[in-house]
Amino acid sequence: MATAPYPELLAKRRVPQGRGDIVYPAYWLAAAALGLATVLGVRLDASGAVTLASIVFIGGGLPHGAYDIALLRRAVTLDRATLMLAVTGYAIITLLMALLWMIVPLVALMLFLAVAAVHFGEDWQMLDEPLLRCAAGAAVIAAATIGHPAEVSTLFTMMSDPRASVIAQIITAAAPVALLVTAAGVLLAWRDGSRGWAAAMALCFVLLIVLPPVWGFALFFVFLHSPRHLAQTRVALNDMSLTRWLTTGAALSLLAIFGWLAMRWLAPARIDPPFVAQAFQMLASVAVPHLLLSRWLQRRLDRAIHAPPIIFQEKTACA
Ligand SMILES: CC1=C(/C=C/C(C)=C/C=C/C(C)=C/C=O)C(C)(C)CCC1
Ligand SMILES: [Fe+2]
Repeated sequence: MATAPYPELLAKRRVPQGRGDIVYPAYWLAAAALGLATVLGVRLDASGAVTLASIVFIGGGLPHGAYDIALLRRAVTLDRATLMLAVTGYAIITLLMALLWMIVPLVALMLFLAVAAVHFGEDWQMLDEPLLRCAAGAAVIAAATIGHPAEVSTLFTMMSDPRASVIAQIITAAAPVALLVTAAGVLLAWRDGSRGWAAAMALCFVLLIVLPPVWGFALFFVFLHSPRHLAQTRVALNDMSLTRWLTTGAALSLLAIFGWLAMRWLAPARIDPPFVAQAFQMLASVAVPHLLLSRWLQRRLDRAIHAPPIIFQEKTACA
């Protein structure tokens, strides 16, 4: 019988069973509903349906970033001045990203896509290999793009300028590799016990290819990415009352929306992209500080939990 050469080494490399395996029944219901709608020939790509999908991803996904500052306060003891500094820094990064959309939208789009690949890769905490996590994060964008290259190209162009269609072409060309590597990630996640997440993401990639891109994204963002993040946040902020939890989520999401509208209103050149394009631009503006903070917090958390044994050392999404 063949035995592993260094069993103790292999045992050390295995991640804890089921790490990051958070999927709620609502996801399966939403996936089934969207699948059924497609089979029944419902026009999910009609302009009203795309606007609805944008409202769904903003309403259902935006609040998961609302607890970033509360999490920061929980992770480190901050005096009033340092807290103000952190809040100001968060606001300035958001503002800079919003300005980038108005001044150099092509750069903003590239930054947004790169940030998203890293950030969505953080959902794959069950994978030890940073490149695998990054590929899995990028595969969300790749799947939507390879499934609907023309629609994604149009969306990117609406968000930035006609040159953005080249970005869509590059993503389409790289998509098979990203998806193939991610298939290996799904299998590893399954093998290591995160079966709910592996199965849910496998189906989500198929739906990202099949569904109109904004619906595919809304499904992933609202029913997988955001609930996973919220569940972990709720544990960290377990002493926050439900009322405070809900008002924080609603108030900061509304602040982001009204902040965006105010920026657009104040902007000297008033070229207003369609609703769906602005919804993505606004999301991108808050996503950058959200990524920076969540990575920093995740590193601290990993360090605290996994410090002594080498096996669970510091984990980053793509670095
Ligand atoms: C614009 C656009 C896409 C990309 C969306 C991205 C990249 C979203 C990132 C959101 C983040 C980072 C949220 C943080 O919590 C898709 C899916 C290809 C579909 C076509 C239009
Ligand atoms: Fe997020």
